[in-house]
Amino acid sequence: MDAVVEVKNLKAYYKAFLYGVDREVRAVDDISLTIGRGEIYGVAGESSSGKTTLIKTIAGAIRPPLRVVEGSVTFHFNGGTQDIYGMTAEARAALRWRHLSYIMQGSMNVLNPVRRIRHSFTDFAFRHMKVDRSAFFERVASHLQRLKLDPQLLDAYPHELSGGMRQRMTIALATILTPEFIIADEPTTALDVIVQRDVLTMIREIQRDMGSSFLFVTHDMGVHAAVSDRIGIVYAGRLVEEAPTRKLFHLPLHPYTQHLVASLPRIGDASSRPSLEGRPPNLAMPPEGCRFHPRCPKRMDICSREVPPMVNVEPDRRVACFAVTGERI
Ligand SMILES: Nc1ncnc2c1ncn2[C@@H]1O[C@H](COP(=O)(O)OP(=O)(O)OP(=O)(O)O)[C@@H](O)[C@H]1O
Repeated sequence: MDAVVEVKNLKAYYKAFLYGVDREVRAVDDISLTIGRGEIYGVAGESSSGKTTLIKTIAGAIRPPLRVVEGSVTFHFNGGTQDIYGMTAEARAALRWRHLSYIMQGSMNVLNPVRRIRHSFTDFAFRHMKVDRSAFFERVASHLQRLKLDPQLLDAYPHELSGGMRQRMTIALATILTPEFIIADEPTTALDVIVQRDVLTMIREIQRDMGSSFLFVTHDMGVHAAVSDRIGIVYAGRLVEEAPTRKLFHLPLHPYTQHLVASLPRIGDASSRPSLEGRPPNLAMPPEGCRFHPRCPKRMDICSREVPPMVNVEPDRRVACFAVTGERI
């Protein structure tokens, strides 16, 4: 695979003071994954499973109490190779926007609420483009047109736009410098279904037309089905399964993935969805062995003792479950 990002054995823990003792919250615990050039890689998992921490750690945007304990994140941008934790803060900052960009859930965090939208474009992108102002705004206008947004919206204030339009403008802003890698964190979660579809179409078009790769994080499996090429399922800070989207939905292997896929509503099926017993573990005191074992309908003795390794069960799919791979360690 022509990789744009390689994550190897990444561990990132928060220092926390819980029940009167110093503890480590193991939010990202030994995650390895590779994202291909031009690919949309989806990360799914329930609340508090470590998705946001994984994004921050991949982007090199960590600050105490979070720290990287082990592992590496390597970017392959523009023909070069860069280790995000082996570079200076300035070099890391230089990657942002041009090579590595973000789309977040709340567009108001990015668009300045008290200034017209054109100022947000100037603030983020003008100094990077190294052209005069009129050429800059010509480029911005043609970028917006390419993304089917009216350039006249640049003169609006963010509050004058609908939520969906604002989110699409945020995506235009995040992609104005044609970044190679874009991290999208729950970008459609606050939107209604119709608007969600427009935003997902836009992301697909950016992937196709600009060749950008995405790390697309959402708990919503329906959104993953619509947009992701491959999906990594995260449970309690660990990657438990990874497969091309079609395979993952057609034949989920890990019991947790099976639960996520079975929970999806289906048109015309009014039967109640099976629920999973128990709750996700506290990541300051995760269970021994497989972190899913206390809730797993297929648990075996070994599952409470040993951590199941990620095993390639097919060239393009991996799973960490003794019930699937047998008891090889
Ligand atoms: N500053 C912090 N200090 C200590 N623990 C933290 C801190 N921030 C997050 N955590 C813990 O790290 C774990 C992972 O949190 P994270 O926000 O990465 O999960 P998430 O999957 O993104 O959840 P959500 O979908 O709710 O945003 C959780 O157990 C959370 O309580």
